[in-house]
Amino acid sequence: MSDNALELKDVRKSFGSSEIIRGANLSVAKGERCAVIGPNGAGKSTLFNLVSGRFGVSAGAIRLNGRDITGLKPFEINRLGLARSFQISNLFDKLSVYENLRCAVLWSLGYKYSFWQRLNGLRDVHERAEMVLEQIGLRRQRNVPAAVLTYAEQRALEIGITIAGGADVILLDEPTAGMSRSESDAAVELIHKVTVGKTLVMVEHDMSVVFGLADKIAVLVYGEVIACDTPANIRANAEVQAAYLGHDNDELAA
Ligand SMILES: Nc1ncnc2c1ncn2[C@@H]1O[C@H](COP(=O)(O)OP(=O)(O)OP(=O)(O)O)[C@@H](O)[C@H]1O
Repeated sequence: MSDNALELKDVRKSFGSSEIIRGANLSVAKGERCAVIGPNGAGKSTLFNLVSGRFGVSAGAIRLNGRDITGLKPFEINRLGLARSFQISNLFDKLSVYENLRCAVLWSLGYKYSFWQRLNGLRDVHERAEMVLEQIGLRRQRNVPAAVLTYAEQRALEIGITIAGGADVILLDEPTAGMSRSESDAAVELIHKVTVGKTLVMVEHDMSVVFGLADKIAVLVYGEVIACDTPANIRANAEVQAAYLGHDNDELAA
């Protein structure tokens, strides 16, 4: 059995004649928190779309917990234990916080539920939704429609929806985008808490979030992972510094 939760082997993705992911290799160990950083347009979101099955790879292989998931559909990958959040809100605005979580739990269980299991199953779904509600600190807003939450609360709910199905590999796409410093500090604390014992892979531009959360940082430049190392080694890496010149280098050097 592999000790890696996620492995990308020479993954490639072209859109028409443009090759966007150009032989990306990445290994994320079970229980590790890995941040994927890189200049705008480097292919970070595309990489997430490949891992979650939204896009098919043009070449290469992706393994989840040692199992080849290349070519599987998003819901099949989800049911093998990988859940992802999106940059764009995934909430049902008119449903309450609790109902959003309950839907996420139900969806993740999918076809596993037969008619005969249904009664017991619904109790499990309720308990799981309540547990996530507690974890994300929105118990007080339980019955409030998602649309009425503050922006930071909505992002917390999105994280709750992502973890609701109990996946052990979590992909978060820019979880603190658009937040104030204090909101993103709270989000870092929340993400840290809800990913204990899980594997986290996140795309993030805010370097204080990256350095506050990641055990390991992968640097994606023009569709290739040019470095993957501890935060301290990444900060000191001359190739990474050069790749960031003209981009976010001030933050990286901070
Ligand atoms: N479905 C698609 N069809 C064609 N080109 C695409 C598609 N998706 C992404 N691209 C192109 O792939 C390149 C990488 O985009 P991607 O969104 O993955 O980069 P990114 O590193 O996430 O950027 P950012 O940091 O700005 O979010 C861009 O040039 C984009 O236009």
